[in-house]
Amino acid sequence: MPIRYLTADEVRDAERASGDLLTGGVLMRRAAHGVAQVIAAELNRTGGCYGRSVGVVVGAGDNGGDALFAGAELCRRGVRVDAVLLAADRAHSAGLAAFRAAGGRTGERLPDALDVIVDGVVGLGGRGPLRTKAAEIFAGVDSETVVVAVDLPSGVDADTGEVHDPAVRADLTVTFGVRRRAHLLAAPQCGRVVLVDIGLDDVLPETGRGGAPTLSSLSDDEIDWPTPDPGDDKYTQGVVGIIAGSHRYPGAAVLATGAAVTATSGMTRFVGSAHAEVVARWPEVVATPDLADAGRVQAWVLGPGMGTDDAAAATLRTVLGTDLPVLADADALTLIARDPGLVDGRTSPTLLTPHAGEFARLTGTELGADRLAAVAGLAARWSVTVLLKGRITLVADPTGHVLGNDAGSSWAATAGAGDVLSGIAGALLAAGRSPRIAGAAAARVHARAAELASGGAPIGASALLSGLRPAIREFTTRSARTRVDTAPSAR
Ligand SMILES: NC(=O)C1=CN([C@@H]2O[C@H](COP(=O)(O)OP(=O)(O)OC[C@H]3O[C@@H](n4cnc5c(N)ncnc54)[C@H](O)[C@@H]3O)[C@@H](O)[C@H]2O)[C@@H](O)CC1
Ligand SMILES: Nc1ncnc2c1ncn2[C@@H]1O[C@H](COP(=O)(O)OP(=O)(O)O)[C@@H](O)[C@H]1O
Ligand SMILES: [K+]
Repeated sequence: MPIRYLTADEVRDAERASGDLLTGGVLMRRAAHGVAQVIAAELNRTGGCYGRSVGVVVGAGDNGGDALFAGAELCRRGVRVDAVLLAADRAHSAGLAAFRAAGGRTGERLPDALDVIVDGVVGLGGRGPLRTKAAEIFAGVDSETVVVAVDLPSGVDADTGEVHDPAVRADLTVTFGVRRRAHLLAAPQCGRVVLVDIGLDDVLPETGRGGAPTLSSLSDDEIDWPTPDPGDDKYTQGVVGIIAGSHRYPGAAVLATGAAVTATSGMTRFVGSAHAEVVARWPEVVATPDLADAGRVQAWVLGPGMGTDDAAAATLRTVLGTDLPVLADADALTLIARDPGLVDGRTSPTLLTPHAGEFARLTGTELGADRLAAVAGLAARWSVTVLLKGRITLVADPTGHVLGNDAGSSWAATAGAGDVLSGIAGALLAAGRSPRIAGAAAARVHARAAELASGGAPIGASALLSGLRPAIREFTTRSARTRVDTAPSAR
């Protein structure tokens, strides 16, 4: 099952539907217990709980209540817990009473050397940036202190993931029942997200009501990479055709084609003026300068480094005029921005892969903070699938279902990395994957390839490409293992 990310309203609906669990404070006790356990585990990992020092920053709402109850539990484990109440007259009264009864101290400032600081400023009810007093406390925390956010890092919008300035940057975020959208959309700000079961599973709502976008991510097990069957040959696995590069930009052709060659065990064709360069680097590719001579393919990738002249526009029109799956990137997107009628309403599978700048060109407006709404809006308007690139890649289909992927690192932010992505996704389209799945799976292995190739050092797109095979192998061996594990016993 894909992992779901809900809006604040959807989470609140689920909490309300739990009835007595909410009104009786059971949900909050369970949430707080989860927070305390995570912090205790963190302290135990580094020497134990007894005598350690935890600071709690407490806002006016239930998020502060969670933090106070968690603080009380940590006191009972022998931790020294100090709290700053940002709005002393509105602090959660039962939480504060429990905290004080357990020996927790309150004051205007926190001790200097803290093992952990807990962000209980705001959660689902937060609006805008961290206010001054809280901002000063978090700015003064030294780099050794582990920052644990209750539910969400304060200053991060729960629904859009917008990171206001200032906002808490957490090492660990403990959330309850179901993940919130910001946990994916602002993943780098959340650190490791720990989901605590508070008994909401039976009351979680259907998402996407009234056509609103949904957000989910594929688990590693769901990356079902195409692998050849005993009866397969080079044609049956789907032939991918790449139209990329130019005399000026042969590199884009080499990178996109190389990615396709690496991502599929079938066949890759190439069309473009850089055909000689492509074959010199990838002799297995069948390359030609003319689209008319290309031969049959099951999906086209076009755009990287292709140029935007009349010949490129004519090629784009011809390819989009077929009933084959098409991935349009880079220069093809510039041409589409000039004439959206080229793709608007195209019925065959169509995947557009803009970065933020190309996205602005396509829509005529800057992307803004709500990337999810923007990408889902464009996909619905043109009835195509749109993959918005960046650290968090979002792939929206026309019905409003969005798959997201956090790259986990940003080493892929390098010239030519997008050309590699287009070749990978094109290979998956040719293998029959839907544009949404092709885009999301390609983004996942692309990010993993960048991590493997980098190992903590800068990389270029060629190095990223060389990380692609080991990255894919991680997913194919995982699914092969699953098949073996679940095979019925031979006896
Ligand atoms: N509803 C429930 O049953 C449960 C809620 N839980 C917790 O309750 C939280 C939601 O609680 P609330 O609805 O009380 O809302 P919050 O505690 O998230 O925030 C609301 C308060 O913060 C103030 N506020 C808003 N933006 C601010 C900012 N930028 N700086 C400072 N103060 C700001 C508001 O004026 C309001 O007083 C969840 O995030 C979660 O931590 C958990 O206990 C699980 C159960
Ligand atoms: N900050 C980032 N962190 C992780 N990945 C990123 C980041 N920025 C870009 N990427 C990824 O790197 C690739 C860059 O593509 P693109 O912007 O088209 O570059 P180019 O046109 O030079 O190939 C995309 O796959 C994108 O998702
Ligand atoms: K918080």
